[in-house]
Amino acid sequence: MTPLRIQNVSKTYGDFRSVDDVSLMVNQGERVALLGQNGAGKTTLMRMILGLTKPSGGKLEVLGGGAGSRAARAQIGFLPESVAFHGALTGREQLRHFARLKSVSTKQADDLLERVGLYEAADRKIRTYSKGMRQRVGLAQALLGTPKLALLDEPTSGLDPISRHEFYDIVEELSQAGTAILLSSHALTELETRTDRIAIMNKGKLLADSSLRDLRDSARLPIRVDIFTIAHEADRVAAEIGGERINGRSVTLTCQQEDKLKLVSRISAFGPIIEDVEMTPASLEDLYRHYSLSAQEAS
Ligand SMILES: Nc1ncnc2c1ncn2[C@@H]1O[C@H](COP(=O)(O)OP(=O)(O)OP(=O)(O)O)[C@@H](O)[C@H]1O
Repeated sequence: MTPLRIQNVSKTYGDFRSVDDVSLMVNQGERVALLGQNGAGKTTLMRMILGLTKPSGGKLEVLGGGAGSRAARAQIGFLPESVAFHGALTGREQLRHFARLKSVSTKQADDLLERVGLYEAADRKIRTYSKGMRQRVGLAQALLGTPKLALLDEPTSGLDPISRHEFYDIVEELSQAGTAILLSSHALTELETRTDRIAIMNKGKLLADSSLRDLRDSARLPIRVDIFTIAHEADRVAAEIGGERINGRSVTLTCQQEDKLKLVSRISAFGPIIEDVEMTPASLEDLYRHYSLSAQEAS
């Protein structure tokens, strides 16, 4: 069973298409990042998956049933963009309360608090928590009952770099346990190595849906190559290979993926005058800009 199958789903408000003919699947254990500018339709899509709002068209299959069905709700973990808790409760009380609602043991609630790094603060009132700590309670809440599908809307906003790293470790564990994960984020750099597939939305439409490698292949954005030479040799290298001499010791140029290996062997042929070579492929941020701008030009 595919945990999430979205087929030609649309959502309209009057004449406005918030989500426009989107098809997307998330398989068991897959981590899919959903990207898009403000207003692209990401939250609307998540709300439809949760059964909180009905699609105007298309078909949504969530954990083998309809969106919002009892079976689907019992097996979905959801972390909303902004998490609101009862400030007068402690982290432990709040999570145990959610656990009871989901018929999950209090032991799992306590274990999850520890897993998200709130062991020490568990018995303090949530109103004394920082934004990042609240976000961690939200994450723990989303993981109660070991969901088969996790929807995480901007899960790392408010988290510091170390906490973000820890967050993605948890996401990886979840996916290894078979949970399908759909997460939306504006923090592109952190997604590059931490997700299996990237889905890009723009003005309600899905512009791209593939691995970072495939996105790079089809965008054909150039690779940046920086060549570092011993003193006074950059001119000679630039004259033969091309590119721009940055100073006496370095040359910068770009190449396409298919020319990369040929270029490496031409650079190696210079022998010991080359000190180092750095190759930087298009970042997710470059790709995101490329796909969004292409869509704007086409419309
Ligand atoms: N109930 C509603 N009535 C009318 N328009 C709505 C409604 N809900 C969402 N929209 C519109 O649909 C579009 C998509 O909104 P949505 O919240 O899904 O975007 P998003 O991609 O999640 O944005 P962000 O990154 O800012 O959270 C926006 O233009 C929004 O104004």
